[in-house]
Amino acid sequence: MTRTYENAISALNSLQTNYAIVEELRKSKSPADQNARSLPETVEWLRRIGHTPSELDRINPIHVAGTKGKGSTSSFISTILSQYTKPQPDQSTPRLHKIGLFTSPHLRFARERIKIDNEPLSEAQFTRYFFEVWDRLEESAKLAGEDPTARGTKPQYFRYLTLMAFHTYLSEGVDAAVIECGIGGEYDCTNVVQNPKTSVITSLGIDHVAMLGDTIDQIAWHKGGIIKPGVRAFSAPQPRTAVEVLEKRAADKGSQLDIVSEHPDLQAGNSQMKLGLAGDFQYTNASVAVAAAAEFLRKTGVAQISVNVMSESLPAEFKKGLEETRLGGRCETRYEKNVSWYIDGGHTLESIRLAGQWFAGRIQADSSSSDLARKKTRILIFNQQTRNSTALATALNETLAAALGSTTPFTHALFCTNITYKQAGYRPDLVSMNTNADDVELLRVQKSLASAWNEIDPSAQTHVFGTIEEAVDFARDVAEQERKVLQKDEAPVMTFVTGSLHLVGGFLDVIETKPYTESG
Ligand SMILES: Nc1ncnc2c1ncn2[C@@H]1O[C@H](COP(=O)(O)OP(=O)(O)OP(=O)(O)O)[C@@H](O)[C@H]1O
Repeated sequence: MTRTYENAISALNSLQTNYAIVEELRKSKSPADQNARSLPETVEWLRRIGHTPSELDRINPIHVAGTKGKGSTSSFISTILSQYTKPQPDQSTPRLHKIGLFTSPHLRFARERIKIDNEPLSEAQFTRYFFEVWDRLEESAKLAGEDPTARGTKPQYFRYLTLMAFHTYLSEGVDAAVIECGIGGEYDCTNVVQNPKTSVITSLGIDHVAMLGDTIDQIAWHKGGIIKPGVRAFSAPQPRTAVEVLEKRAADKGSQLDIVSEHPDLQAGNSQMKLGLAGDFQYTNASVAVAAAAEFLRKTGVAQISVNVMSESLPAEFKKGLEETRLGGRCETRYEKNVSWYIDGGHTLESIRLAGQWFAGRIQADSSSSDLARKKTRILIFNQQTRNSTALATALNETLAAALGSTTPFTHALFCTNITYKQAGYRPDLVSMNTNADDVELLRVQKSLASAWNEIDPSAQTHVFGTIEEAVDFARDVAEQERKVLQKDEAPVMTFVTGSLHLVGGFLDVIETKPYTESG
């Protein structure tokens, strides 16, 4: 196989578990069996690529679990820490060298998952480390007398990327690595990390119930599994039962757990600071990030951060880091001639409500009271392929109705699959094999969403599309027509894109690859 980025992505995609296998596993094996095998298997994969769990101490991990806010909190921590990689006048202070940030899922490119100093690996770096891991696995299979190309001689997709991130960070001399869990914590393959500098639990909610259970205390138990003996842990505020479980998990390991309330400089709605990530909930994530980054810097001796950092004015580096943090697809706004796009990948009940509140706030901020009263053209682009999509769409409408006093916030509700393009299909980095192909082909989810939306808001026009590109084209056409009949200074048509990070990733790819051009 030629060593190109394209070939790395296609080899990586071959490690996705396809939908039929996922379904079979769900029926035949209990999650308990899979859970018990997860960490010993990961340690074995690590050995096969030439590393050991204790070697991971070198990258000084900060381990992050949670249901919501992992990616944002991790990005805040990483950007705060990167302030300490820059040369300082006082050379006596030890500085950090390189900051790793491992997150999932990606939006447009798989290489976004493995960042160094907040930049995705370049295609060349990704290709190099991808094939180094690949070759080591094949060598080791040969040594074990196995067929190196057989299925089972490579780990599945997420575990492969986790191993690759560890290998990359060790090879690159990363000395602070923020590692986000995939699912859960206790049995997540990232939990081969033995001695993190700190463990972080972001906001908990109900998600991944097949693996983690369907109550908040079961979920808290899994996430609390990243707390390590004697290592101080920080958690966002949680429901009482979840706090009890987390406190017990910490006590069992002899570790201190701090529940972090909002820092005085970071009070939602009342803060002088504009965070790099929009949405009131980001103040919660930012406060947890401050506590964790401070612990890391104290523990590694990189900087003398006050033990009272959570009640004192924030250090300048922290402020700068919080302001400079960037992460696409989370309450993000993009503008083009006729449309302003409001983009959020929320896909649980809690996060779709928060995303709805954010969008309602944007409507209120960007509209006059007469705009609010009359029915302005506003468009929703929505999909959620695997979870309870109707419940999410309903929660979104309820949230907007409560915030705006109108149950008809959109004139058009567009439901599309996560397939990127009409002709080219998925962008290769966005191929998904673990969705039901029949559902996608027959647009089952989208049709059912459209009929649910017809009940929720009979005044909206609903439309179903096979691809994201078609939904974007339609929204642009509606907006262009709208602008032709309105005065020039009329605000662009507000379009809200939400329900799934996969949808949002594909959407960003479409608007970047096919920027708006005025028709005829
Ligand atoms: N503290 C929070 N509370 C509730 N929802 C949040 C919070 N932080 C982020 N979200 C929502 O979750 C979405 C994903 O954010 P983020 O990537 O930070 O979380 P995550 O835990 O990494 O999510 P996932 O595992 O689903 O990728 C955001 O777009 C937002 O809608």
